[in-house]
Amino acid sequence: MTPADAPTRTAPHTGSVREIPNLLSVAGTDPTGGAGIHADLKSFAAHRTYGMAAVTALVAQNTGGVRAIHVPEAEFLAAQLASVTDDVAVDGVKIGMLGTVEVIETVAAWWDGLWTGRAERPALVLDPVMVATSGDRLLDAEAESALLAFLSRADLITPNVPELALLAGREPAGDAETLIAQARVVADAHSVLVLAKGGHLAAGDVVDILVHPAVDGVRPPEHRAAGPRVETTSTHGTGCSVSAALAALRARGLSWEEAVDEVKVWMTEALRDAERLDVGVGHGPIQHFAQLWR
Ligand SMILES: Nc1ncnc2c1ncn2[C@@H]1O[C@H](COP(=O)(O)OP(=O)(O)O)[C@@H](O)[C@H]1O
Ligand SMILES: Cc1ncc(COP(=O)(O)OP(=O)(O)O)c(N)n1
Repeated sequence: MTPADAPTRTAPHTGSVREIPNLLSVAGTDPTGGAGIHADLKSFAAHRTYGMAAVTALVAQNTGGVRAIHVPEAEFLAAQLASVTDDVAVDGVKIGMLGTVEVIETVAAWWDGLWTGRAERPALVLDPVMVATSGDRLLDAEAESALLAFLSRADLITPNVPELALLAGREPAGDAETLIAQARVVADAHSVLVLAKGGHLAAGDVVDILVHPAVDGVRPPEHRAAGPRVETTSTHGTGCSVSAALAALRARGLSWEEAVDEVKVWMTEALRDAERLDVGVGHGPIQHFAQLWR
């Protein structure tokens, strides 16, 4: 590792680090426990933080796919969000499935009312959930531009290959260099850090790449976290779990680079250990507690 790549430990946005940080997931549900808020809560716990969740959408899904989606009224989502932040000091936020324009506007109004423009605010990690592993849509087509307009609120976004292509307005990348080029376009357009996840690239090691936006024409070097490809069909909820883990580690005081490295190692173990679970007949969940339950 060169000095420029060396991770630095920096303070989170909230100033001091709480002994056990409070993490909030704003996302949809998965009654089989593999994705959405269920994955996020396990991921928060696996990374030694206290997990909370506000539900954007109730999703009837399992390891085989999505059967139905029910989006509660916007006022009810707003009430959930206010219930948390009226009472609890939040140290980190992960946003996942937003689903509709109305949900995006509700979450934006909550976030802007509390934190936009304030120096001391929790770090926000946004997983731009659009399509499930099963191929089912989780974001209305007409909500794509609203999602783009939301991105600049986040500190870090975590698109996979097809999501990044959509955000960049390009064809899906086939190699790491194209992935980086697209991540730069999105990072600059929305002034946001981009973790471009490489799970959908061709066989070989899997690399996730952290790309910074350029400031005054200067861009810090990208940071790569590579790991072996695990041969498994148990990949349901990997993206949800990664974004939640990054929010948790950031709230614990790690730099983004440190967090990305730690999450990569953790995810590889969670995918390897998934074979010990016996959940469903489709794309099964990962084993969030692989390192804890040896
Ligand atoms: N087969 C695999 N082996 C090892 N790591 C993987 C594998 N598939 C995905 N990952 C990791 O899981 C995370 C999610 O990656 P990806 O599949 O690209 O996104 P998504 O789950 O959102 O589709 C990333 O950290 C990626 O490196
Ligand atoms: C409620 C909910 N949120 C997100 C997803 C996406 O999960 P999945 O399809 O497994 O994709 P990744 O998490 O791996 O990106 C979902 N299915 N449900």
